[in-house]
Amino acid sequence: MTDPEIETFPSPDALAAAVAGRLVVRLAAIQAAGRTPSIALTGGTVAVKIHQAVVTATEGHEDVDWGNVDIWWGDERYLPEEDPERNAGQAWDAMLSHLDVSPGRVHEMPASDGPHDSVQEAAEAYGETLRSRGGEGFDVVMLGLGPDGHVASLFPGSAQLDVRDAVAVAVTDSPKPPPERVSLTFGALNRTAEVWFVVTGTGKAGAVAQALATGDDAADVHDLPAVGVHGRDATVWFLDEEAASKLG
Ligand SMILES: O=C(O)[C@H](O)[C@@H](O)[C@H](O)[C@H](O)COP(=O)(O)O
Repeated sequence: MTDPEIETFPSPDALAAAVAGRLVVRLAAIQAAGRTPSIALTGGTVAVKIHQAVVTATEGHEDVDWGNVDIWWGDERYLPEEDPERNAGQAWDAMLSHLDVSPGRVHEMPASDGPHDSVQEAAEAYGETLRSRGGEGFDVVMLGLGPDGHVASLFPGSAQLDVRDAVAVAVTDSPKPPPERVSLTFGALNRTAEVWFVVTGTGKAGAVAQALATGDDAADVHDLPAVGVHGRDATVWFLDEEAASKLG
């Protein structure tokens, strides 16, 4: 497991621009090597800033063919398709609708008014799609961080943290509204070359410090799910100064 890389920025906007710039460079390099990149987006307010910055970064980087990128999500709120709280809708509004993506390569998690009768069925269906279309895993998984250390919709003390035999799981009691969600499991999130945590604000500083603590101070994954996710080649923490404020 590689040591975490910590990148600190003066503001959320600076963080978003840096993440967006690194993403387009990474995608272009993978495509130049003849592969179709595969990324997993996150939900949350930092993600929206990043999505907006990706549009700007793409304008300055002609080499990215967004039609040849597989786009997945790490989690989704199990709401009707048009609900403004859905991570996919927010990504389409801020980024995807401004890029030449291939709809067949944008893999949204199912909505509650979709073809499935329950969030459990929706999770199983998404897991099957990822198993069949997800190839060798992701090149980049982006993750926001909750003040409680949750990532995707994997929350402290939840049973989903110990699920090993599924790619995606249903959550019905999320402490962060809405209660019903679909989330990738640790097994799926960790099938990635790089994990990028994107975190801003003093409210997350404690969780960041706990997640990066080592030795006897290292957090248990059941208390702080973020420690359960690592990239094969890199685990990068993109932090603004507030989120980094409790690091030694
Ligand atoms: O669907 C979600 O809510 C997320 O995927 C969740 O894991 C989010 O990324 C964190 O809670 C951070 O959210 P903020 O960036 O808004 O604090």
